[in-house]
Amino acid sequence: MKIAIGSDHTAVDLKSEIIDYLKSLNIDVIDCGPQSKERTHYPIYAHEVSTLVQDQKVEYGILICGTGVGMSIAANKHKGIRAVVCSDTFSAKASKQHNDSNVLCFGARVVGTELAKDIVESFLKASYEGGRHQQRVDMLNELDHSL
Ligand SMILES: O=C[C@H](O)[C@H](O)[C@H](O)COP(=O)(O)O
Repeated sequence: MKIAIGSDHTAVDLKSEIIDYLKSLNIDVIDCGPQSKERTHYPIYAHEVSTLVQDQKVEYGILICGTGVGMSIAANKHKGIRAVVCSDTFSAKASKQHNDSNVLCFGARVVGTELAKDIVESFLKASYEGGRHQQRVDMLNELDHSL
């Protein structure tokens, strides 16, 4: 599995810890930056990661800012991206099972390192269930092309 990850200045340390965690699971990681804690802008990294997911260069994206909110707003502007902000493991798992989420966002000012790792694990272990959810995901995809 391959994952692209990005953050803003608020989450450079947490990004490094999540990269180490992903590598410990033998997951290939593309680090889209930033590498320094100089103040920057989350849409830059949301765009880089979302594009890699759209182009199927990676299976999933992970985006971390102060809250995860700005990252998710930016990522969801990309066709085919279903980005979710999760501060709990249940939502991370359910977002994959029901919404076929492909980008996970969370906030370095909201969750600690260990909870962040659990959120990532719940997201990665869960599978999309299809079935009754497919019509709804199809409707999301239609919105991508009609708005
Ligand atoms: O949704 C936005 C993110 O949480 C940003 O990380 C946050 O707005 C950055 O704030 P500041 O520029 O005050 O560090």
